[in-house]
Amino acid sequence: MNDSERSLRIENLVKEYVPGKPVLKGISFEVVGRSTTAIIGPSGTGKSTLIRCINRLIDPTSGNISISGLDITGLSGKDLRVARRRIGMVFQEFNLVERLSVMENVLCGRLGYLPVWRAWLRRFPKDDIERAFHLLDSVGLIDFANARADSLSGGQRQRVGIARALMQDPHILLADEPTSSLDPKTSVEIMELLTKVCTDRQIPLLINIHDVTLGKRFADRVIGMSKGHVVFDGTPDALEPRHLQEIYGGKDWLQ
Ligand SMILES: Nc1ncnc2c1ncn2[C@@H]1O[C@H](COP(=O)(O)OP(=O)(O)OP(=O)(O)O)[C@@H](O)[C@H]1O
Repeated sequence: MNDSERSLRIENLVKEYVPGKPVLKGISFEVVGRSTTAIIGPSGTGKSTLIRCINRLIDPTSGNISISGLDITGLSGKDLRVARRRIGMVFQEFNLVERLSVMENVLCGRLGYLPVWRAWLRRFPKDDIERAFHLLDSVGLIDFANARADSLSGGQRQRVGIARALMQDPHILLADEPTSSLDPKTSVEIMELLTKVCTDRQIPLLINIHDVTLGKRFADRVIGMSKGHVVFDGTPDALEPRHLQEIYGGKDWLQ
């Protein structure tokens, strides 16, 4: 691996919410540079738990997570706050501040870089404001900079969510079901945008997705999880019905 490349490395990750009952049972994989990885698997198999361990919303029970060579597993306090800048996050329900403008929501992506008093007053440096305008342009929302977030459609909200994540200048982008709240056409547009912005910036993109067809269309790698294990890891073309049967169980639904 090239040292300057942006990457995520997960080694033997285990998460137990209840002691002795692991939800993640030793997950290992690495994503590097310009790549889009779709994570698929049935409900309850631990996909969101995996994403939440990576961005350290929850603490892993054991194993290691490194972002561009920095092991973030044991970090806390200021070190964790700084490390979190490396991890961009896009949510199913967008997680915007509804009463704030589009511009203010995008600038929120920069909060992790500001001293506490500036963050509290939301006093952003000029460079950040220029950068936010640039990002709004690149996600097609420049004309909506002053609109309130709650006046936007779902697709537009997700574009704001993507711009906000990019404001962090992340080393990786995580997306947890980013299209589940969107219609099929908007879902495709959002997947196109996500893959484009990450490819342009050479950021690995990791997407939890229930829509296997959509995942296969945009990802260059698919990781299939079942019962807390990785049971498939390969290209979309290599994902055959027998793999889907192993991941999701049963077979009648495949007809
Ligand atoms: N905070 C929690 N405390 C206890 N158990 C939890 C917690 N969060 C999730 N779980 C359990 O962990 C397992 C995996 O949940 P998770 O949400 O990671 O699955 P998922 O694959 O993302 O599902 P979905 O596709 O439906 O979002 C489930 O059995 C769930 O009930």
